[in-house]
Amino acid sequence: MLNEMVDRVLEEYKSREIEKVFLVGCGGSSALMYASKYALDHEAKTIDSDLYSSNEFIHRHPAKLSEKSLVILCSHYGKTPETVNAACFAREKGAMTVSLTYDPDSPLAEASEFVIVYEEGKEQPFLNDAHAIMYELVFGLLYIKEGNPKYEAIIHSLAALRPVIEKAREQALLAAQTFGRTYRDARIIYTMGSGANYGIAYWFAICILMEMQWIHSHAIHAGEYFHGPFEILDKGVPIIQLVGLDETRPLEERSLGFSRQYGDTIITLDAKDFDLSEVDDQVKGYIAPLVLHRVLRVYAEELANARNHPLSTRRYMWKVAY
Ligand SMILES: N[C@@H]1[C@@H](O)[C@H](O)[C@@H](COP(=O)(O)O)O[C@@H]1O
Repeated sequence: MLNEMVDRVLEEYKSREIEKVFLVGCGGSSALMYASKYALDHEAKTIDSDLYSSNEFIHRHPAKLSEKSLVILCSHYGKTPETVNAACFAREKGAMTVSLTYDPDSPLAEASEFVIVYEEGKEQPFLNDAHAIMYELVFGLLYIKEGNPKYEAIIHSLAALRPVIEKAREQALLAAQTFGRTYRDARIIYTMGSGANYGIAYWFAICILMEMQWIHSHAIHAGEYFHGPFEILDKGVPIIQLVGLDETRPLEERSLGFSRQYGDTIITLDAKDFDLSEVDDQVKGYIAPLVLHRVLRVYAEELANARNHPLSTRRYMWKVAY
């Protein structure tokens, strides 16, 4: 069963004219929206969409932002000022604002017309996970406005995902421990992906490696790899290559093939290696990044353990003015 706040938003869609969707957030909260942007690009026939870092959304001031816009925002703690301000800005323009947050009493919840409180933890239904709610909102919109046929398949697949993810995490544990031991002293680790996966590569690079582990990183787009970044490839340069199941898989296979030819520290996470038999074939490409995200979280935990550098360590974030 869908979260009752998601139901309320889907109901509201019916009476609103929506021409454009803006996906707005910062850092990890932005990264978790990339797969939804991919889905909108691939599926939407009439509805336009864009993804913005919160402050850029305000300063760039898109001319199309209007009462015919849907602005979906996300902030885990609901306190990131840029995202709270973006919600206020969108409301001033008459847009429908829907915010995802973990904290129902946060400033973001206060600033938004609709608030959806997500839940974390393996005892919670996966339908209430933030990544899942993003797909419920986006496919719900595509279903209501354009009769998109994949809505039911997405909901059923998300509802079945918790055990799929737990199994994938268990399956990945040994490889993640080896990763932690092998790369505990690495000064740089790149990530790479494309399509629906790119946001996960971006999240791991900026939130896990840079923010939480203080390891240099960059999320390389698998298509862009051959237009600059591949010149850094050498023996001993670690690259985490994500390989998904969406239409851009050939891009990821190409970068993986090249990296394996000239490099020797390529860590491959291929969604095909996990059991997704409970996921509807039509939406496997959209679901793969959600599984890879949770698997990568195990890699993050094992790296943090091996380095004795807890994922909660910060030197500037929430500590100094910025
Ligand atoms: N990894 C994220 C960061 O990227 C983000 O800046 C911060 C605040 O984000 P939020 O707005 O989601 O509360 O939280 C996490 O630490």
